[in-house]
Amino acid sequence: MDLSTLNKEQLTAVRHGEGPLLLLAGAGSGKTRVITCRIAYLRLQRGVPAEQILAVTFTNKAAREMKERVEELVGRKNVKGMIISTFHSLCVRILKEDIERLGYKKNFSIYGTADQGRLVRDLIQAHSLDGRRFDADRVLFLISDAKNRLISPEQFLVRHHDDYEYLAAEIYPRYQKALKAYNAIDFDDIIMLTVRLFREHPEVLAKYQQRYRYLMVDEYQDTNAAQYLLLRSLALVHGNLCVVGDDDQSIYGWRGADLGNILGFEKDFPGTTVIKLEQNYRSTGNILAAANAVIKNNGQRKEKALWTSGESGPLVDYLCCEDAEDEAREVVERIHGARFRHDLAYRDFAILYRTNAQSRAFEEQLRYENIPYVLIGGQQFFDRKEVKDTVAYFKVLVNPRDEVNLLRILNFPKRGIGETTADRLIRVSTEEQRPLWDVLRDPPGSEELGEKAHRALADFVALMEGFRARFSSTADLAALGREFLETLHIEEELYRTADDPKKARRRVENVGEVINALASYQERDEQPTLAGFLSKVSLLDRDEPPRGGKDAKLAQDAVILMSLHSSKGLEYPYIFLVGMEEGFLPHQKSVGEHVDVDEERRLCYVGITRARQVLTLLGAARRKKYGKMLPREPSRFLAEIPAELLCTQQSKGRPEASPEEEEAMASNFFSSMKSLLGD
Ligand SMILES: Nc1ncnc2c1ncn2[C@@H]1O[C@H](COP(=O)(O)OP(=O)(O)OP(=O)(O)O)[C@@H](O)[C@H]1O
Ligand SMILES: [Mg+2]
Repeated sequence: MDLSTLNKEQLTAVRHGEGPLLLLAGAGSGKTRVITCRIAYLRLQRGVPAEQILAVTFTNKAAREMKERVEELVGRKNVKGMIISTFHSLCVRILKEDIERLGYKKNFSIYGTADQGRLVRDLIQAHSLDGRRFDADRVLFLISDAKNRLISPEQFLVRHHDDYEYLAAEIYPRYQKALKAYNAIDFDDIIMLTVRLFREHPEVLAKYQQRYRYLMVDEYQDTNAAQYLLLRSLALVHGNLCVVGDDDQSIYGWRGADLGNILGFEKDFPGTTVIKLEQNYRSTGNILAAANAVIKNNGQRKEKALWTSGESGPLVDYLCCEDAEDEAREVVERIHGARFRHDLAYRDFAILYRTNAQSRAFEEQLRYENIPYVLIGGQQFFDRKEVKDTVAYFKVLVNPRDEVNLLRILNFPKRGIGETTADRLIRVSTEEQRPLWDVLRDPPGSEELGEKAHRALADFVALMEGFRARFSSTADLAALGREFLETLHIEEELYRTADDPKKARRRVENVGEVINALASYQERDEQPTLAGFLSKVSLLDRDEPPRGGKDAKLAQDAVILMSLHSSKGLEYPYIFLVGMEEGFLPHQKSVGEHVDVDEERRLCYVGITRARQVLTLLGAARRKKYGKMLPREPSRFLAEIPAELLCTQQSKGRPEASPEEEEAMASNFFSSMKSLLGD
């Protein structure tokens, strides 16, 4: 194994044998690279069996990249059995093996935001008799926050005495009870239940402590209390825990991440070896200097001196644009220019923004210029209604107790089980304390439900049970999935209910993509099952496009659009950091609260340090908000970059009419022509 490309400190970390190891180092200093090399070193030089190696990180993308790199280093057969995954997939794996001890069944469903929202809304409605309207998301946020801090429904305390806290205190126990009745767990449960499993069943914990002997964690600065406990319990017996991170890149405070985990690591794990890396291998000197200048304004941080031996490169460009469209036009023009001048690929460019809503103008402009792009985040594929409906069918096949999804499909496509019937069935289920699915199988008689509904129910149950049996024995999930959807007549329903055929076609295509995703899952997985597919889907990063189908091909060479949060750990030759304005960065909601401005500054630092060669910052002088043009101020972080590093320019400004306006004018023109001609 060739370790000659590593520097001295990296080498020490890679060769570190047993015991806790902390690598606290700045962006681009090779932390992730140390992890991959260390895995390879343990495997090849020390002969550690693959099954004993466990590496965790935060996003699927990062986990996939890590796995690929390790594979390059040690060869495919040496990776087999190694766990390189996200926290969530690791825990789902553990729960699939042992969740029965907590009273759930192994075919549990995983509820994402949409399912959670539906459940909480129902519970709130059932609870608030006075008819007051509450925002379900706020209640969910409080529940989620409690779970991340490992606070159970019984321990939940009202601390600030606001209405939402009182409501959450009421809803949280019911929510948790309903989930259990539906044999479902939500995203936060994935970690919380695993920690509980370990705490309440020491023999289970012992099994995993025995299994995973070498633990490695990337982006450790973003772990929350639950994740910390999980790692701690696993590492307790052997102490072979190697964590790497950068306190300056902690950007998930709002989701419960606790910087104390990384800053207190040495105290928590006595005998920790601490290694610092200070050489940056990613960015040019000017980019690095700009990043350092910004981050040094944060109060509480461990001082770091990042340096590079590389060239200083061009200055950082700051481009003041007129408005959002102007900003988008400038970015796209620069991509065009640089691509031709330097013979670059589209995938060498990434556009980073603070909020997903900012992507719209860029998407329009890229589409207009026929430039392929991949949008990470925003309206997620699996959040679209038709996709959720389709997936709901599969979820109910796997877990008939999943009531949220059962209700979603009960009368979609319309089959004559209307709301009155559904309400009656739910009532029976509540009164007799039987799962809804059991009530469907053995419903009240036709004299009570009506002949038509009664028959529809029987057909529905027969259809589902028939396919459930077939799915458990088929060798070709995708083919059976296709047949299933055809039998359900989902396509026809989509065409029937859409107000315009173009929309219907897009929805039908999306449903088709679900089958494509199933097909590519089936190709990749060693033992594909429908349940396995559903876990994969539930565990997709909240910001990830589906794999397989046309998106995957497109992704091979496309400009990347994503939020600053999703960009963590990644690098691109050209970065456009857009919307450098007060209100975006720092974000509106954090202005005024000192702590949060620090987190915004770290976010800015993350953005700057993604760039390898060229960094362009952009901001607009005006933006539309609710249809009104409002003036904008440049971000305070711009002023923190020394003037000699910045090349400030004014955009070329608005041409006569923007392409969108031209298009709008043209289509106006055509519609008036048409009406003139009486079409
Ligand atoms: N010793 C080295 N020699 C040459 N290149 C290196 C060396 N170490 C790391 N690199 C390269 O530097 C870049 C940054 O490395 P890496 O992504 O591991 O940094 P990181 O510390 O994990 O960054 P981040 O904090 O952004 O996650 C990568 O392209 C990597 O291949
Ligand atoms: Mg990294």
